[in-house]
Amino acid sequence: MSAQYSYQDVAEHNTKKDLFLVIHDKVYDCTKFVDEHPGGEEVILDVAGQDATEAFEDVGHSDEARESLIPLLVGELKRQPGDPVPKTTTTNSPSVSSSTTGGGFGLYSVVAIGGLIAYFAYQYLQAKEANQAQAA
Ligand code: HEM
Repeated sequence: MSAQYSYQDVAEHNTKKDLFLVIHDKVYDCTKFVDEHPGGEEVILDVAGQDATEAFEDVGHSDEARESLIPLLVGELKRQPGDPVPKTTTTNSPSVSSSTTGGGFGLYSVVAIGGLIAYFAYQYLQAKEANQAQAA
């Protein structure tokens, strides 16, 4: 029962009493949710009837927030040429810096890469020397 909506269809539902929005090309009916939104109703009303992917992702919503989208789903967006496209297509939340996980890995990779460079430099010099010996 996956209904298809054009961007125009979604744009018609742009009031607090009838509110659709698009996130990652899925259409959500947020009419009931707008009052419950922990981030306030203003921000939802700002993107009513529009593609809210960028706004949604910029906030870095939790997995719980993503799950609360599921019951609101009403269909899919059928994008047509000329329709607005969200700037962000990432679904990942900002990655946690590896330095917070101990910092050992960073050092390890520097040593490993340094070792590789030294190895190839050595091979290169050996080959060059062999060439020179041959030429002489
Ligand atoms: C139907 C779509 C949305 C759902 C289900 C949703 C859900 C949630 C939930 C559960 C939270 C609590 C914090 C968390 O768990 O991440 C939250 C916070 C928030 N949301 Fe949304 N949200 C939606 C759309 C939006 C949009 C379009 C914006 C636009 C900017 C927005 C802005 C915010 C802000 C500013 C907060 C507060 C963050 C904080 O106080 O740390 N949300 N939202």
